[in-house]
Amino acid sequence: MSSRIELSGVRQTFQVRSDTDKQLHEFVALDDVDLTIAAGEFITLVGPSGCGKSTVLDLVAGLTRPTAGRLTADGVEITRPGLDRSVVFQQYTLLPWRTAAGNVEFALEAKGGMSRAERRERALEVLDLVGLADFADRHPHELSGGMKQRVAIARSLSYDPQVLLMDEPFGALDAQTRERLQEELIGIWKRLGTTIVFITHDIDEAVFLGQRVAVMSARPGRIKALVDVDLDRSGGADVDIRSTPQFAHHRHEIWTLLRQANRRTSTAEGVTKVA
Ligand SMILES: Nc1ncnc2c1ncn2[C@@H]1O[C@H](COP(=O)(O)OP(=O)(O)OP(=O)(O)O)[C@@H](O)[C@H]1O
Repeated sequence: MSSRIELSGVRQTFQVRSDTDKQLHEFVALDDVDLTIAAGEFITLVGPSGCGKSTVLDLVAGLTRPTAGRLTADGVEITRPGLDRSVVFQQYTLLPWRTAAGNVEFALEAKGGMSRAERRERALEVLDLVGLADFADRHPHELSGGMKQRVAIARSLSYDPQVLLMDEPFGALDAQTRERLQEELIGIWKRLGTTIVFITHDIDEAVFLGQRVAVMSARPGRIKALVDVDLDRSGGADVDIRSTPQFAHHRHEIWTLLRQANRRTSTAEGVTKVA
């Protein structure tokens, strides 16, 4: 299942107290953000630290409301979190006293409408999808970081969200585990067709995963460029896509855009005094 997401004229401001004059100032985190994400698309979001990537994700998740502008999922205004949109954070936030399957079942309990046996069956199904079929009865402390993140992804997928929102989900993992999970996530996306919005600091990760990469500029955060990524994945698991000329081309393209975005960053920009 998948869903189309639209942001139009989105602005997000925060009230912050200045260290110097102790007055409240309006901090413009996002300004005039327009973005249309097609149903079933895998889009990655990169930008300088503090440019508003997580703010965009929070808004799409419905965890916060914009100061101005409009966000919709399949044409319906996003006003609150919903089971159609699921978030995976960098920290796995698993319940330590529950097994891997128990953690997934917990999400299904919150959703309601399923018997205990149905929840167990669904939990085993999604754990299998993320390669953890043999670890269903392990507790989080018995799992590696990569496995814990797989459980978190399984938990998010368990209730069939149309949109998966991922905020640097692999940021805390070692390079090898990260690459493996990136490949697995592509496999899951191809199988399920879920719309995926994925935030990362890592240019390689953005290029490897995204059909499109949205590059943000800082202060206030805006979409600076949208880059279509064209990688030949037909060679299967034995082809090292990251070493192909197309990959290097896209990597350099995004590196250049980010370089420009970083140059424009200044601490004074984006802050205006309130009353
Ligand atoms: N609740 C808040 N109150 C005040 N300022 C905030 C709040 N939330 C975010 N900000 C500010 O808005 C800006 C954007 O924050 P956000 O976390 O979205 O950036 P980011 O691009 O995800 O950063 P990073 O890449 O470092 O994780 C930052 O300057 C941050 O300090």
